[in-house]
Amino acid sequence: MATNNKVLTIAGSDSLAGGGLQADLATFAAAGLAGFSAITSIVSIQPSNVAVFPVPDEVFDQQLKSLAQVTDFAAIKVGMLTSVKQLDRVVAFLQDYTGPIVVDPVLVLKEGHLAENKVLVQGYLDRLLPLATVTTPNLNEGLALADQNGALVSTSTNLAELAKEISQRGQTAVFLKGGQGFVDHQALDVLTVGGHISYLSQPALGKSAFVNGAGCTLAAAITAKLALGEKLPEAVEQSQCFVHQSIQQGYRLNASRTDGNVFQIGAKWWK
Ligand SMILES: Nc1ncnc2c1ncn2[C@@H]1O[C@H](COP(=O)(O)OP(=O)(O)O)[C@@H](O)[C@H]1O
Ligand SMILES: Cc1ncc(COP(=O)(O)O)c(C=O)c1O
Repeated sequence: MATNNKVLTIAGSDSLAGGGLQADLATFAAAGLAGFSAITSIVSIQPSNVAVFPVPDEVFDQQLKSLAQVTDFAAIKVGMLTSVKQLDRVVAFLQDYTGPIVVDPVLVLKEGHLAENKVLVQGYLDRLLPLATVTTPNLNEGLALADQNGALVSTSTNLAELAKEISQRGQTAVFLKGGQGFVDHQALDVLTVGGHISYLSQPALGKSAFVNGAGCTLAAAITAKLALGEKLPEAVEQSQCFVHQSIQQGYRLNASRTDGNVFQIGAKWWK
């Protein structure tokens, strides 16, 4: 293969395979790219509990050291980070990297809240987001990054204002997912780059759509598109279409439950 096909995700493992590095690697494969990974944590999700087990610092370091042998990743995605220590190791790892970086600030899962960590949020804003090409918070993560926890975001104007605020605080482009928050009307997301706003929407697929992994898949698809040379506005637009199809192709976790995972391999890769 002549072109560079190597992409990296730094992420947690989701044993239920909805999100995390399982979603990232499936998306990279759907895009025809070679996915590499560093695992930050192992996550187990049960109806009453989301448990996050960070990998030991030394294990995380050793993975980054081995990945440093690959000097030409075409793009890098950062997903779940569990501590300021991990965040600073990632910042050091990315310091000399000049390719596209997508940061998905995994702070609030749809399956349940993670422990609130204001120091980690500040680390994202001060040190990691300024390195990113784009960051992709969901609505609750966006509120945490803007220090507006609990605020009501119910209109497209509110959504755009929030995206601008995060963009200023983190000094980066922001793709803010209205997602399920707007589900009765439409699935509405917004991109802000340098103060310019564009809205992107898809028909809402309803509250019982199979959306586990939708956010990770979206960020991984943007990473893949940027790796393939697409510009950011086109990358996010095509990735939103890809996620929409992945939700449509999703599957139930078991017959007695209504929720389920997105399925990337069933979706058409948007060229
Ligand atoms: N019910 C839905 N119908 C259609 N699109 C959705 C639905 N829920 C989420 N999406 C889309 O999936 C992507 C991921 O959004 P979201 O689920 O909010 O992120 P996260 O997984 O990070 O919480 C966004 O593009 C969002 O608009
Ligand atoms: C390790 C990990 N990262 C990220 C996510 C976020 O997944 P989603 O794409 O549904 O927001 C999850 C959800 O379970 C997870 O376990």
